[in-house]
Amino acid sequence: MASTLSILATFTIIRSTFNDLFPKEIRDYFWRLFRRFSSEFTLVIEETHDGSSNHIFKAAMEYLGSHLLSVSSAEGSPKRLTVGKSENVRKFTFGLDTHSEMLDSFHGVPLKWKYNADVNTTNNNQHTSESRWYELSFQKTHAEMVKSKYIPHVIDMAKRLKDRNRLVKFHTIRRERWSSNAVKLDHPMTFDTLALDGDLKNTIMEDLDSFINGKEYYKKIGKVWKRGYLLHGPPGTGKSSLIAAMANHLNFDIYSMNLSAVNSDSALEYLLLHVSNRSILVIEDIDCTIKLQNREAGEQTVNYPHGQVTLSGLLNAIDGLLSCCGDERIIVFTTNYKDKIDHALLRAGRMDKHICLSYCTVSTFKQLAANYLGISNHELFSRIEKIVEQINVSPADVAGELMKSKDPKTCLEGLIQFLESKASETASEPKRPEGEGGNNTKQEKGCKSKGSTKTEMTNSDSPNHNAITFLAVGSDSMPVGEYTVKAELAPILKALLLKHGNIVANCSLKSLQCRSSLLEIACGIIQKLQSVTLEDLSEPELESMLASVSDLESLKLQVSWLHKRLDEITKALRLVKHSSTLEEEKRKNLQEIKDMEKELESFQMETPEKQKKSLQIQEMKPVVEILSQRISSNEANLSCFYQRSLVDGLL
Ligand SMILES: Nc1ncnc2c1ncn2[C@@H]1O[C@H](COP(=O)(O)OP(=O)(O)OP(=O)(O)O)[C@@H](O)[C@H]1O
Repeated sequence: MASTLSILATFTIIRSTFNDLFPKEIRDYFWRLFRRFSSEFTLVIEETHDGSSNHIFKAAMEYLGSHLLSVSSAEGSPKRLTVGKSENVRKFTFGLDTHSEMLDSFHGVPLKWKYNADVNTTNNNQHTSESRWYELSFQKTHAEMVKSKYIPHVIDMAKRLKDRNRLVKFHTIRRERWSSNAVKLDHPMTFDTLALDGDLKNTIMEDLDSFINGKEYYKKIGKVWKRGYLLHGPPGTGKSSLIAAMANHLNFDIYSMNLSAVNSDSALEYLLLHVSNRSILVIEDIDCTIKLQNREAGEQTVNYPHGQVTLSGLLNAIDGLLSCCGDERIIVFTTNYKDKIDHALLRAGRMDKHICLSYCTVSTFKQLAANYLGISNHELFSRIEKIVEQINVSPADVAGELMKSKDPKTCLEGLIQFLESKASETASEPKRPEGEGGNNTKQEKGCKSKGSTKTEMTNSDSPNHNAITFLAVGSDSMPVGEYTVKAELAPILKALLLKHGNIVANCSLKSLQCRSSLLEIACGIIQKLQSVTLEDLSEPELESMLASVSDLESLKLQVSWLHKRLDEITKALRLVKHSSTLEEEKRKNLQEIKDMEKELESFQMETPEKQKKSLQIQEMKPVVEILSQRISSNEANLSCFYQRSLVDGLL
């Protein structure tokens, strides 16, 4: 191949010397003569064809312009290039200067391009127009290959290069129409800067790439060339950032739609018909607009005052006839509350992938630290990682802390402070009733399901999908680290793990499900203790708690601290019981003293009986005194249980 190129290069040099020596008419004559006897074949690709612009000429211009840069240092590269940049492209575009040539190679076949331009003049020498054309020369024997493979390759590459170079635009709705002033999407988020757990980033990129390269596949299986993604997760976990990264990766425009800005199905239809190909249509906060509960009842309207977009209108837009009017479209739904979305919308084929973006994990924290602070390790990392594993904190919150200073240590210390205060807030947060924004109820819980993997992607048609979803975001269960417990117990478990570490680490039961159940028992006891005072507890109740804790200990759960507290509470309860006995005794004694004192008053004169009663009273008074002292001492011992909660200091 190198030798062929060098022959062609030598040939090029001879040719340019020849050009310098002879006028154009003589040169043309010689070339015609030469070509008759040579095995070279030349295709002339003119700018216009049949009176309209020539698609192959444009493709050649795009292909050579982008290709030239990559071969400019190679042998056979042109000596003169044109360079330019228009407003709506990202990079400079290069071109061959007039009469310049360059060599290309395709499947080992050398090909030579030449660019020509001529000014056509009228008889009176007035400039009228310019004609431009490319000459593509190759060995005659390769003519079929050039026609059937190389030219289509040039056209295809040109399309890709053009798409890659165009600026991404962001379209919004104005008065139920796409605004004519789409803005340049200058979002810096890319898959390099997006922090996602584990392999999720690669999985998403591979999925996008296989979709983009899947035109033939979609045609073969008779499926519309579109892909639907549902991005769900709590606020600040990167849903918008992921969309920006997708748009930048594919160079697709974004069409952002909030259904509350669309008042009818026909307006929705119009908008969808005017979304261009190679674009991402984003329907934000889908849970806020379509009322899933009403579907079965036949009420399919949006829940804002004047809205009339129906669920069936939306479904039709996604996978009905409307969706066939475009190609290479991606539809993204976002929601903070996946549980609230109608199953019809989640069905396979409508939303091909469900991507759960969730709270920060150790892995996402490290990626954010690398992005924001440029560090991959620090002595403070282990402290941060420990807390991040136990609490729910969004990447946005972590990113916010990491932006506060350029000094890594200052940032990390600030982050620790922030995380610790969040952890104690979570631990002390009272359980709020559903609908009041309680930590456990209103907001989607995220997708922490296995180890540190809080973020995941599921195929909506995957057979395991329901199981994963149930584990991750079951209606009344909630993941905490790698365990899943009743949502109401999750804040307790988070605080517990933070304070006492992984108390099931040495447990003789190995499955996460069993360990989660054991943790639920421990958390249930703490929850009970949180909700009662000492007097509310009965001894049998305490005994049953102690029995459970002993069982947990026999399974090697590290709950000695809980056992100790239950022992203390048991002792305290005995003191309470003892005190009430003492009180009763004291009351009786005092009553007796009172009765005897009354009797004494009835004696008119000193009698032996009166003296005996007086003596009895004198003897009883110190007893009452002793009883009072014992009661006070008991009360002093119990005061810590009265003044603070039974679980004080435990979490
Ligand atoms: N996974 C992430 N990787 C990198 N940065 C992130 C990530 N998640 C959030 N951020 C940072 O937090 C900011 C807010 O995140 P983003 O708007 O993407 O979250 P969201 O999930 O779309 O939130 P909402 O549900 O409130 O719209 C981003 O601009 C980015 O700086």
